[in-house]
Amino acid sequence: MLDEMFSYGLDISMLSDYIPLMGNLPMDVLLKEWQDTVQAAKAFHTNKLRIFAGSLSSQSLDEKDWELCTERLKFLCTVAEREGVYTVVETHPGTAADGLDSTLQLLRQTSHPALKLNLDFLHMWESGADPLAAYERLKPWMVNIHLKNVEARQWLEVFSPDNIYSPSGSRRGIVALADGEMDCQAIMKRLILDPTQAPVALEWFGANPFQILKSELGWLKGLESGLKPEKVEVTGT
Ligand SMILES: O=C(O)c1ccc(O)c(O)c1
Repeated sequence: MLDEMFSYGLDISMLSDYIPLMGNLPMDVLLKEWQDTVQAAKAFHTNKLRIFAGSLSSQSLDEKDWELCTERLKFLCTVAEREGVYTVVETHPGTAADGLDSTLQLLRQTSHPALKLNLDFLHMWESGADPLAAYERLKPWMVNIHLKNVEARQWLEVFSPDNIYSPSGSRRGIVALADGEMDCQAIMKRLILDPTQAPVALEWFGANPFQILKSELGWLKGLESGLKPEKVEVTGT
């Protein structure tokens, strides 16, 4: 299957995992799970393995929790790095990386060269941070970007994992990039003009994904041609 996919010029830029970083799992069990996932990333020919930084908001962590979280993260980074794989933390509510300051604290306190960041602009905006200011500060760690939008702040809960993965979960509030409350146009304009190599992934949890992918690509190409008529080509990663 992978060979067929690669033959179409498609590749997998990042693998997502949900390792219970701050759970009660004994370290040897955590290590085995992580080693298996690192091998899965290699099997999919990607050097990026995305995780969440625990399941507690940064506000609820005391000094000891931060120490535990960053020490464990450092350990995972070291194990994955030996196999040439980056450990990529995603900005997400209800985790240690739930805002700009907390994400910077996590990155700096962990202080591992193989620790990288998946910047989810909507969740950063959700935290109250200015997405473009956050982008400038977090750029040195950023290896992947998630882009999605919401009709209005009141619907942000639609993206909570409990809802989004429930077969009967609501989809109220999920809209195309250009139609939401966060200014995706300003974000995309900055990304198009910036020489970042980080892939931008459209994170679509709603209906009709193929149709949406096509219309979103059309919107992105329109933005690009307005900014850099002859230079850039948008690809669908
Ligand atoms: O990767 C995920 O599982 C996931 C789920 C919900 C989100 O809002 C999100 O940003 C990522």
